[in-house]
Amino acid sequence: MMAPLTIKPGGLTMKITPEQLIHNPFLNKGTAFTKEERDQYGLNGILPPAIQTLDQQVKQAYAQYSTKNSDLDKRQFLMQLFNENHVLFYKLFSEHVYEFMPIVYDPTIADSIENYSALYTDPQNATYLSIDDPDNIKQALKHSADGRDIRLVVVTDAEGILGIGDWGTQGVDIAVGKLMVYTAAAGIDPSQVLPVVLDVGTNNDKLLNDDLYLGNHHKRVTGKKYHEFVDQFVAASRELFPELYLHFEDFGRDNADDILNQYKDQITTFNDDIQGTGIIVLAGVLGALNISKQKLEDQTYMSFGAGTAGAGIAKRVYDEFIAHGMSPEEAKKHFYLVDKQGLLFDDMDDLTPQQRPFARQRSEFANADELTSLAAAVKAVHPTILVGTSTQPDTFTEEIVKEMTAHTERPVIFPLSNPTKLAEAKAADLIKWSDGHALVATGISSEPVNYKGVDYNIGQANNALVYPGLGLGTIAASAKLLSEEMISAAAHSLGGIVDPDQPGAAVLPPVSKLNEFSQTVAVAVAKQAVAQGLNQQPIDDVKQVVKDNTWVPAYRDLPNDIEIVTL
Ligand SMILES: NC(=O)c1ccc[n+]([C@@H]2O[C@H](COP(=O)([O-])OP(=O)(O)OC[C@H]3O[C@@H](n4cnc5c(N)ncnc54)[C@H](O)[C@@H]3O)[C@@H](O)[C@H]2O)c1
Ligand SMILES: O=C(O)C[C@H](O)C(=O)O
Ligand SMILES: [Mn+2]
Repeated sequence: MMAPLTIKPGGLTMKITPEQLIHNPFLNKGTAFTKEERDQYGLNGILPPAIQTLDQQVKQAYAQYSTKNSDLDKRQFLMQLFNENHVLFYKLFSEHVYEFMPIVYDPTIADSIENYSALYTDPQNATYLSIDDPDNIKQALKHSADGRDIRLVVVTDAEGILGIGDWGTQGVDIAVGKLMVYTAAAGIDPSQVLPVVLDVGTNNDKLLNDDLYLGNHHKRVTGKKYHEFVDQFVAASRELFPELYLHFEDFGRDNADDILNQYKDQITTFNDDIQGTGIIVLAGVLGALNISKQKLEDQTYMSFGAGTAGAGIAKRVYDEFIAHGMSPEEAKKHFYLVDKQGLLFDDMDDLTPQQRPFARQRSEFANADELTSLAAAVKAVHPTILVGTSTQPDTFTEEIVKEMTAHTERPVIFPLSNPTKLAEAKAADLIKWSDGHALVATGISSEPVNYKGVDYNIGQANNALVYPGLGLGTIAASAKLLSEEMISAAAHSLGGIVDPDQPGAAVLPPVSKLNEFSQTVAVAVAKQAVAQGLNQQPIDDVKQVVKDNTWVPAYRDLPNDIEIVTL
């Protein structure tokens, strides 16, 4: 039997055996361990004799990947590679960002979440915290961190995974996947991250009735006990990881905003669905106006689906109107929210606190009581911008698009519900129905649409295009809080990358350049943090500090605090 890992008292020096070395994904180099390393660490004979370069390993892994037929099989293969060797996984990912994003991340991640228990092989360094065992929170975090210097946690309670709903413990994969994108896109050091799921139960009967479901088999716990549990998790994380950037993902509509408001003035806290989505959609709107040469002040904004994301985006775009010097009263007149009830009016008693500020008065419309569908609302309001975060597929119909196009020259139409099967429309239809006039971005990447001889490039308005850079900039700046101004700087930093005068130009920069513009976002965010004095360490050169914090996938010497014991 292998000797157990031992941590020297008083220090972090780890003693590990050669076998443990090749099974530690943070340290493993597989066939790329050099002759000298093999001699020094006792690896001769426990690896095949040939010594490979990282590039050869990447080539071989990509060839294996290419033999997989389904996207889920491809994802499974990549996850296995991740479990074995982080450097190799990230080197491969970085060389195929555009191709791998939909596999590692959305939409294939939705399939992997729905099948998580059935496919389970490895916890992938995640922490599974159970509401039935709150006394174990600290120890569980400590054990999964395993002595690593954690700077970034992505946590989910999985109540609102993408648009597919409540997936209990299985939602841990969204935390795992979001973190993979942080590293692939912005070079966040993978040894400094921790995915966490808060298992507070699930209301998904399919899971509750499944013997093989790996989470707690009871309904979601809500109210005081739920909030105490979240609070205990945040307190333990702060204590263990004092330099933490805490990213909340896919919490339910009733909790997401409350949790953000509770912590955002205390610690570096980020809600991706509210803030990340707000940033990318504002960037997309600014990109669209750059193409159409129109002014923000002249736009009429309509949100279809005003939940966590929909209300978060509306607030971000509204704040931009204010930043342009418009009064709150005037700015609010430009916003219309449509949810299940239809157009939202201020006399409705089921509005969320986030919807209420944007609710309209019935007296504004002669036919207010008839505005219970998106089509009717579009007809009555004539929005110039329509953003979908409703989880309702195919709801941006030809009729609606034609109606918008009849009243505005370049309608901005963003169907953003994920995964692909839930999108409000397909890019190709929007281009066709608007006769090439619509400025389109989708939640999942779309191929360019050829229409009447023009290639229309479709932007991907997914928070994954900004949250990695935002996180890198905030962490590099050692910012004690994530301020509204840093968020705004992130949204503005994506301008100027696409040439708006090219026919068919996209409203956002292409995913193929994700690594490059994540650095741009990070520098803008870090600069803003320093300008506001939020940095906890002195910083002379923002660009340099961002670069210094950017991890690149390359093999390194083993850290000095690791000691290999040969038997
Ligand atoms: N592209 C991105 O970056 C991005 C980011 C966040 C969320 N999203 C997507 O947006 C969608 C919503 O996510 P969320 O976190 O806001 O969820 P949510 O549950 O908080 O909000 C969904 C909203 O849609 C409303 N809705 C449901 N049925 C409706 C109908 N028939 N007509 C009108 N409204 C209806 C709900 O009442 C709710 O207010 C998801 O599909 C998610 O994947 C995309
Ligand atoms: O995960 C994504 O693809 C984006 C977003 O956070 C979502 O919830 O849909
Ligand atoms: Mn999300």
